[in-house]
Amino acid sequence: MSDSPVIKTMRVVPVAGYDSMLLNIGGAHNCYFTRILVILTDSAGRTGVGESPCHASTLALLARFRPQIEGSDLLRLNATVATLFASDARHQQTAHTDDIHIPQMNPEKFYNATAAIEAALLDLLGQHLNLPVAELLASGKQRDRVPVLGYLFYIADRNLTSMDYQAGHAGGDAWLQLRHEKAMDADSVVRLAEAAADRYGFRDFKLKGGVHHAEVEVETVNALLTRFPQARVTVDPNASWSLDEAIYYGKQLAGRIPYLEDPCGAEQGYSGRETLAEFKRATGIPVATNMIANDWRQLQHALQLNAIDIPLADPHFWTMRNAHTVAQLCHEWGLTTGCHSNNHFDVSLAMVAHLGAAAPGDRLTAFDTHWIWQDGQQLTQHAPQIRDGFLELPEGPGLGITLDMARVEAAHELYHSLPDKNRNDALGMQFLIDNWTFNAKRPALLR
Ligand SMILES: O=C([O-])C(=O)C[C@H](O)[C@@H](O)C(=O)[O-]
Ligand SMILES: [Mg+2]
Repeated sequence: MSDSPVIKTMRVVPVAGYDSMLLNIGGAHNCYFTRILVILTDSAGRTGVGESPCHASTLALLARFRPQIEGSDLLRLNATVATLFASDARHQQTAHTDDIHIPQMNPEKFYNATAAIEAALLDLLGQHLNLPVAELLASGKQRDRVPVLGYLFYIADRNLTSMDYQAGHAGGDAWLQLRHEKAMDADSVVRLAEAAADRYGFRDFKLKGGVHHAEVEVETVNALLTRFPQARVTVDPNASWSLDEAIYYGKQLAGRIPYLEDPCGAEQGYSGRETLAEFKRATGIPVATNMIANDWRQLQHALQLNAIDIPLADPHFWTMRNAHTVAQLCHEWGLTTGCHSNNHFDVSLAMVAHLGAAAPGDRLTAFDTHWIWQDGQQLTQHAPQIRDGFLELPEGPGLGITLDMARVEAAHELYHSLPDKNRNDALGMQFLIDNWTFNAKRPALLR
């Protein structure tokens, strides 16, 4: 294709940043989190970027995909991404052979790798066409800002560990201080919410549950609702509640929360999709999930069972274009569009902004973002902003961001200095509870 820019180089840069001691069913967030940047350059001299969660297997996959990307025509983006998917399908068929040269293809890591490449290609294509990425997704740009929620966590006392958790800066913005301090009960989570609302204008909050007994987490939701009577507040226990518990506590919250996220999961021979369907029938509470509808086949089963209302299609799990297709299905089929998040840098924030900006219809629940915990650690020259409870679409073509290479190289150095590069929330947790290990059916503190 003679008039298409050609992808010249693909650089894969693992990066690290700092995090607070945030609790979830998996344990405590490490003092560091890691991500991957995929940085593409093209023959027109432009740079495109995408971000994904970091894992050694994802890095291995990206190294394997590099020859398929370098030398490809930018305008053949569809074919290039389809080739990556085809390599996945081929592997599925040959996985049973003894061909030890094909590394095991983990579907989640495959999507993470493909998502980062696709985002970087879209960034380049948008720059080439002088259009924002939101205009390249099938519905085109629908809005300039996307509602986002204040993602609240219980925070453990970092002083109980010998890990490198950062301290906040006293005397400045309350959020930048409190996000590093212990917050283990309803009152302190309400204070966190107040500080987040002051800084970002949130009207929606989600409490990360799966930490205390369900009763304590419901108490925290109630405290948030009392303090913010106009706000939409929910809790995500990551399926740690039994179906009976979910129904019991769900009935206490019914009518006051917009939805519950993964209140229960697989148990006693029933799948998570089945227990969520029963939960919905028993309580009438809409269900959001990022646990049981993360690919087309899972989504199909979840919808056939009428188990969910809000598939939280994370562009890092689906790719941006597939997540947008999920948003289209939500629009056409009477579901609600939402988006899951993990810790991330501001490249991911821009990806989420463009996805939300292109989601059709007005049944959109406030998108998740962990960015408020990372705010101040941007890798771009101007990070997208959250104001008045909305994530603003960055201006300019492509993703509308420009990497700050000095910051990227520093984050890359930090990554290389880390002893543990893959996510492992058990490490911090073992400072709180000796020999703590993960149990998918028990909140983290109940051992
Ligand atoms: O909505 C969710 O389930 C998440 O955000 C999963 C994450 O792993 C969350 O639990 C976290 O980052 O601690
Ligand atoms: Mg969740």
